[in-house]
Amino acid sequence: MLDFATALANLLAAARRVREFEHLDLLAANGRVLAHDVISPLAVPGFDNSAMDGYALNIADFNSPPADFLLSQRIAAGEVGQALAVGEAARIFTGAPIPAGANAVAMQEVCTVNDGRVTVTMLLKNGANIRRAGEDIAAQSVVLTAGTRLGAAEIGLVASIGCPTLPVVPPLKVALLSTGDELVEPGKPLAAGQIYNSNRYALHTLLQTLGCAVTDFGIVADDRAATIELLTMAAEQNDVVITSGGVSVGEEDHVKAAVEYLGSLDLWKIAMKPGKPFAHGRIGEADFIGLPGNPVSSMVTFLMLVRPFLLARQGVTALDPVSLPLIAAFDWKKAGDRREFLRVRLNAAGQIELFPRQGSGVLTSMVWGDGLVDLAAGQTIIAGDTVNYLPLSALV
Ligand SMILES: Nc1nc2c(c(=O)[nH]1)N[C@H]1C(S)=C(S)[C@@H](COP(=O)(O)OP(=O)(O)OC[C@H]3O[C@@H](n4cnc5c(N)ncnc54)[C@H](O)[C@@H]3O)O[C@H]1N2
Ligand code: MOO
Repeated sequence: MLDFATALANLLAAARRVREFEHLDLLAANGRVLAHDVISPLAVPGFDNSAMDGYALNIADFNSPPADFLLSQRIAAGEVGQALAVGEAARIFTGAPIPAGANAVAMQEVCTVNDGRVTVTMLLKNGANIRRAGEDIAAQSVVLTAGTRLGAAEIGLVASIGCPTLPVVPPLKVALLSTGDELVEPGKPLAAGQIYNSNRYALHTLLQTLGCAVTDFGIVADDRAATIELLTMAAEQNDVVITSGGVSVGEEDHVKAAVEYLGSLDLWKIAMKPGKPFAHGRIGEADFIGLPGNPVSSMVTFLMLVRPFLLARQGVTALDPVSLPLIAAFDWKKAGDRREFLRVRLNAAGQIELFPRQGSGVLTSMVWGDGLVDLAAGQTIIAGDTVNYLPLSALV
């Protein structure tokens, strides 16, 4: 068994980066990975402007408040005013350009207006309530680097520099196969000994969340010829083939043998819990990833290994999960011989609680939990100890 850190490092080293890119409209780019750096052609803000509704003036015109100014003009956002003469102030609104000659804005709450004149009751510093040109973005600066995952903030930022499209990595084509003769699709009746295929739905949803183009091959029979046939087809048409189940040691586990027959396996069995029977290899040009059949194992191995692998293939560099040192509100006395990922959640006191049933078939633990505790092999916990908490919300 390979230790988890080595397995992850090997997997990431084997992640061949996609070189193609396509240009997408901003609104179609959510969830995609940026293919090239984005350089701003302009400064943002493009001009000094008012941060407040109020009065633009020159602080050289008053020694001590209250000070009185002639109201010479009105400048709304989108308009350009005239230069101020000595002793003049301009009515100005948030976002409007600061007129020449002004060096501060008095917010209207500290001003009174009477008869075409404004009285300012507060002393102002040079630059007060002025947003400077370029204070958000300098012209010609890199605003986003290649490999960034695009979300609302990134897309809004690119709109703010006037770019209508972005160069993004095309979605990875991922084939998903569920193995197991016991599996039945939801909506159909169960016979004795059968179970519903839950991995297909959990894994498909995770792949969608990562922006992959998923082709779902459904359930593969526990049969060597059928497994070889479907794996061949899936590998020809996709960048990555992911299976669940059938990679362990039983006679009914045909996936491993089929992959070794069609291509090669470079990784099998990892010292992690849940998820020991994890496999990686190649079938032709496609990556093969074999996930364990137990539902929690397949989800946890996906989050901890497949997610960074798929992101690395798209050129993403920020791959480490968020890990927060937090206080455990539980004991964990059985030191394991594998790195372990416990299903836990944060309580109102900001401490970590353990889901009582940690079996790799107990999918309710993933719903109850909002995170995983990352436990080293051999580690035990006594309530009050600091543990590494990985929020699930940061693993999508
Ligand atoms: N002698 C040994 N037996 C097992 C070992 C071992 O080391 N030696 N490892 C155990 C561990 S740990 C796991 S995890 C499983 C993994 O085996 P496979 O990945 O080959 O998965 P299966 O045997 O096909 O299934 C395991 C379990 O999960 C259920 N399953 C499978 N697919 C689905 C699905 N799509 N949706 C819901 N549930 C699914 C399946 O019915 C089994 O209960 O092997 C252990 N055995
Ligand atoms: O290693 Mo298995 O995935 O725990 O049930």
